[in-house]
Amino acid sequence: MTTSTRGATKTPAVLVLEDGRIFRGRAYGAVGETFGEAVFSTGMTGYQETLTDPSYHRQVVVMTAPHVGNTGVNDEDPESKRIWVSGYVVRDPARVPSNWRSRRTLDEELAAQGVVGISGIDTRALTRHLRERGAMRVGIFSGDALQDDGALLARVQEAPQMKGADLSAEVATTEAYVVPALGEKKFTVAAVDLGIKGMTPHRMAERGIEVHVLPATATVEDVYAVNPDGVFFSNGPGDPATADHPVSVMRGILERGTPLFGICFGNQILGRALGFGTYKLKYGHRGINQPVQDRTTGKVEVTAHNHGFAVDAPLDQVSETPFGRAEVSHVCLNDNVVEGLQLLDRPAFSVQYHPEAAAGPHDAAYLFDRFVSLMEGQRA
Ligand SMILES: NC(=O)CC[C@H](N)C(=O)O
Repeated sequence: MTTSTRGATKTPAVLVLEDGRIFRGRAYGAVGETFGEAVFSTGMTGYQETLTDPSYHRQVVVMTAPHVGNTGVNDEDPESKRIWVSGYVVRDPARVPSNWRSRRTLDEELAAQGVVGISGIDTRALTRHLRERGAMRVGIFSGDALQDDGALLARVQEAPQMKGADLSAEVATTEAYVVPALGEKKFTVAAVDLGIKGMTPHRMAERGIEVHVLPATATVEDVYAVNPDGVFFSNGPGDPATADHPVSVMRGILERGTPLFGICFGNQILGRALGFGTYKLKYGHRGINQPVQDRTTGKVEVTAHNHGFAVDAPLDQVSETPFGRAEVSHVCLNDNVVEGLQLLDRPAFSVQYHPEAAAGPHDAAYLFDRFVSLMEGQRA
């Protein structure tokens, strides 16, 4: 028996970081072994959305909130068809989950989906370690996978790095599909799926947009085959420096001047399409309480983030790009990281964070309205 409806098992587990730091706890979810990049999320709620966000593919997520699983698992909140995190780290799993929508416990769900986790470790110490040393590779081992620490460390050090990882094709749809507009259809959008979250097409559908979700391999011709009023590039896992195909597709769209909106990976791709570089942040931004300023209005919004890379663009000047003038439209108030880009001569913009707000505060929902305005402007 590897799971328990009463929270953690008694099965010993160990978490091994690539720099040799080790935490001992108990198995949570599946028993076995897993590898990934250790990152921390500061979200106090929304663990189902976090677990099922395809952008977390190949990452082991450490929850800074000490109690996880309190509301169990429901069938409404997942952002995709499966859990994508490669491992899960919690301090104190709920012993008695309780919510009217709950169908299962979180440890049952993790075990059913084969996701190896660990509980009962000092997640505050682990988070501080990652904040000081930076995100790094990690392994979690339990059951038959337990060996001596040196052997486990060697295996962690052989695991693939996140820098240089090209992962969109591993998570994106292989077949195009349509999310119909809710109510009267006003616009058609081609959405390039690099790891899209379910709430994103939903937020567009709510605004009368019929969304044609296209595989990551879509070409400029595939995009225009749906006769779009606008084009969207989604969030997604991996290193944006590897995303050469979407960057070239986006350039084709910018050349035609079709309204364009990007979220997260989509923002990094717009950055690259304009000629800016991208770089890996020391430990990234993950959680639902990140302050961002919209420099076009001066307003500050509290926002949902999940990114480990960022765009390297000058904050206080307008840049000349192959597609006209561009500027940094949004900035993170914690660390001045670029959180949004906008073109001044073409109808295109993007943000590094998550206006679809799943989970998270809805402060940034206006960005979907901005996209609608661009499409209206193009028609006028
Ligand atoms: N949520 C995302 O789209 C993440 C983008 C990219 N993989 C990063 O880590 O920065």
